[in-house]
Amino acid sequence: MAKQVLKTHDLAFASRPRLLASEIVFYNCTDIAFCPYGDYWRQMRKICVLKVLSGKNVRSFSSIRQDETLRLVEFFRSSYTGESINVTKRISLFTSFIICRSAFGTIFKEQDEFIRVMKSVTSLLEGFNVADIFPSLKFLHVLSGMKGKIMYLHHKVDTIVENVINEHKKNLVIGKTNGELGGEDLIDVLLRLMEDGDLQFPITNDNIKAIVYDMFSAGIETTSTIIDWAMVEMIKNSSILFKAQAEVREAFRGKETFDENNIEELKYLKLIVKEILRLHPPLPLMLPRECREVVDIDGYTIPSKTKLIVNVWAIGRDPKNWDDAESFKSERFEQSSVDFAGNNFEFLPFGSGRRICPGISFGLANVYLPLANLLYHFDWKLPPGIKSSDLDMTESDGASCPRKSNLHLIKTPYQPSQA
Ligand code: HEM
Repeated sequence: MAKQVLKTHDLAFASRPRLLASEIVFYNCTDIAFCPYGDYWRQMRKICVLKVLSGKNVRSFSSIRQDETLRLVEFFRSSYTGESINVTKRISLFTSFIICRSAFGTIFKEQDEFIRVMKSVTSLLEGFNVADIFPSLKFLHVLSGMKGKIMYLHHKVDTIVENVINEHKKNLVIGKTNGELGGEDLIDVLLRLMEDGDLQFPITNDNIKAIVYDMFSAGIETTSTIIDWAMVEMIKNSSILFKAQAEVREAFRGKETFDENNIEELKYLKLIVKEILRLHPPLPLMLPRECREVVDIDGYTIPSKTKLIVNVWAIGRDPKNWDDAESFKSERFEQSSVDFAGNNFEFLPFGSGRRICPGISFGLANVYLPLANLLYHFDWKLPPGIKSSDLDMTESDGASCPRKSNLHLIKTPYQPSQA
């Protein structure tokens, strides 16, 4: 079914439903993720793929990634050995800082407030609001207070980002780029395109804000959820933790810093991340799609405008597709060509087809580097009295299905010279 929707009838299902939250927050859906299919979406998606999240940009953000990873390691190193540390919380900060610095060039003073509000906004974008599902009940948006709540949140983030954009514009007038490491940040890139003026749909401040919100809502929690689940699954399965650690420590033996090119060598770590994406896909229901025309699927007539949700989580745990489907077995991918590029319909953590996630490389780069560092620099164990079998694996509700409980661990710094 997923294959029919996302491949055979990709074009017919290439739109997104208009949700109240996406209309308000994304300036009438002028972002990429919630924009209905059409020429405007094509233009903005192309900009996103070629100019914003291109391989070149992902590489140019490498120094931000390295710097934030260093701060992450320093944080754990400076905490008292023997103390139980909230790993989940620090990982969440890590991904927020990366996205903030890549988008805005710096960590700005309202950042915490901005991220907090963006998290509330993200939770409203799942498409399960009753009034979004049954358009004839739209009045419920007002009665339930939902509309007022979204407008309030939107106003907050709008003011913050409008100021950031205006600041960037001022700097560009005096010839200063805003990327803290001398290069452009994402807002600089979009402002440059705005100035170029040869686009079919000229870019406005609101369009830039909509795209920036996409990066935040799509890029922060998804990434931190993967890192967090990976740490949890490794702590639960110590043989996997030790094997991953041995691989990283061998690959980086005697090296001062972790060059991102060396991350490519970490085959086992990549298998672990794949298995996390199968068991804990950060967008378990992808993003909702909307059908643009009448389509027949498996003998059912799907009317135009039908909203469609692909349950990636269930597909990834279906025993018809996977041997011992509920168990964490990273080796299952070792001899397998199944990948997450959207061509294997039993494994769709990034979606598929025209609307497939454009942030795969950026997202995964932000996963591999911190994980490799955490594995290299520390040995990890659960606080006294807690067994790995005690770990609660319940997922919380919410768009990215993070684990309900935070992960608390005790670290011991690794001393390579003693190895
Ligand atoms: C690393 C974890 C990530 C996962 C698991 C993930 C997953 C997804 C999924 C499932 C979709 C929907 C695809 C579809 O409908 O077929 C999506 C769309 C999208 N993602 Fe990601 N994503 C991740 C990271 C990122 C990052 C880091 C960014 C950018 C900073 C990003 C930007 C987007 C955008 C803009 C869309 C909308 C694409 C469109 O509608 O054309 N994602 N993502």
